[in-house]
Amino acid sequence: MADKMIAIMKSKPAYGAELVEVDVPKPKEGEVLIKVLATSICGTDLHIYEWNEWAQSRIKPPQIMGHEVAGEVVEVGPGVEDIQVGDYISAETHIVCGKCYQCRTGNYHVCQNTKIFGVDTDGVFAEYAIVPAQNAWKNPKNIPPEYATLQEPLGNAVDTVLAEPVAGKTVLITGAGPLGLLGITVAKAAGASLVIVSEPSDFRRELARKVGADVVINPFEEDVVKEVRDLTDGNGVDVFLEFSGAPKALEQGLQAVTPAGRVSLLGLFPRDVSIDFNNLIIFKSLTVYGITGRHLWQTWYTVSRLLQSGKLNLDPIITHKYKGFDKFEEAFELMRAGKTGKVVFFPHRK
Ligand SMILES: NC(=O)c1ccc[n+]([C@@H]2O[C@H](COP(=O)([O-])OP(=O)(O)OC[C@H]3O[C@@H](n4cnc5c(N)ncnc54)[C@H](O)[C@@H]3O)[C@@H](O)[C@H]2O)c1
Ligand SMILES: C[C@@H](O)[C@H](N)C(=O)O
Ligand SMILES: [Zn+2]
Ligand SMILES: [Zn+2]
Repeated sequence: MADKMIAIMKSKPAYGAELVEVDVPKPKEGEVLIKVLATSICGTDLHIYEWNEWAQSRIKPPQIMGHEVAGEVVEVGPGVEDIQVGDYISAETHIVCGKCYQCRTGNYHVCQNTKIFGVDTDGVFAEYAIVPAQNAWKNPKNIPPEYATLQEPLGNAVDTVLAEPVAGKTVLITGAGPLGLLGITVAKAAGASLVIVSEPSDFRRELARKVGADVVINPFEEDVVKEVRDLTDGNGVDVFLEFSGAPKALEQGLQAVTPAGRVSLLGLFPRDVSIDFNNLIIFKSLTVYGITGRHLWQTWYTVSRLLQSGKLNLDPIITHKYKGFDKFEEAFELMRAGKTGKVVFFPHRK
């Protein structure tokens, strides 16, 4: 095995990142070293690349970026018992303490001491990467790396869509970025009867259609609430799934969901939002879920089984594939411009 590797490094506290050659790391106690077979860009990586306010407050350069991954274990550190060389793994990104009130009551996804892999630690935009063994998820060998790397964001989408069953239900999804697109395919695979998607970008509305949305709406040109009511006999949708982080989309969705309906909120709003709680939530008797991360490990089982079922339509969502990291700047700029679905890198050229 090589002793040097190429990695995308957030090397300075400024816009951008650098391609560097560094030593292949050695796994320490409780860690494994993987050969990265595929890795994908998350919106969080983009924020780190852009060096926005959140990134400035959290990231400590120099640090290898990236957290969505599929890889083969090539070395295990001391004390690792359940993972062997040759295992094919992905990684949960929330490194939890196992000791706090939430962990001890099974709510690991809201651990009070969560550290985020690839945000608070070196990540996976590299030819090789260290993964904490407690965060490794073993993949069946028949799932291709370009799908296996999507399991972490698919977990966000699964928890959003399947907070309650959607079979036979009418669904509104606001926002068809990478997460919303994954939400569409999960909702269709889980038997939603009608999936309506509101998304202002022409490119992403087209992707939404290819992924399986039944109806797409441009919220900047059409009346979302009226369109939804027209499509649902005037009742509104059973389920509203917010994937955009746009305050206007939140308001439209709450108006468009039927009384006693269900709402899941994944999108993160850029500022405090003002909502008519009385009329849009309380008098409508809505059930509202805040969604964060993934339930450990229930969500990973669901995601893995959905992948194995072949029912997810991921190919139209993976709009860009790169062999090696040479064109990483192009990839980040395309993503910034909203001209991508998921972007996947294959760090090793063969
Ligand atoms: N809660 C969590 O654990 C978690 C995890 C991952 C991502 N997120 C959040 O989920 C959201 C989606 O992630 P993403 O990577 O797909 O982001 P993204 O920014 O790529 O996608 C958001 C989409 O919403 C669209 N949009 C903007 N205004 C809209 C409006 N008024 N109505 C409908 N759509 C509108 C945009 O055109 C864009 O395509 C983000 O806010 C992200 O921060 C949350
Ligand atoms: C870290 C963040 O980007 C990740 N997608 C999460 O679910 O928490
Ligand atoms: Zn992420
Ligand atoms: Zn904890």
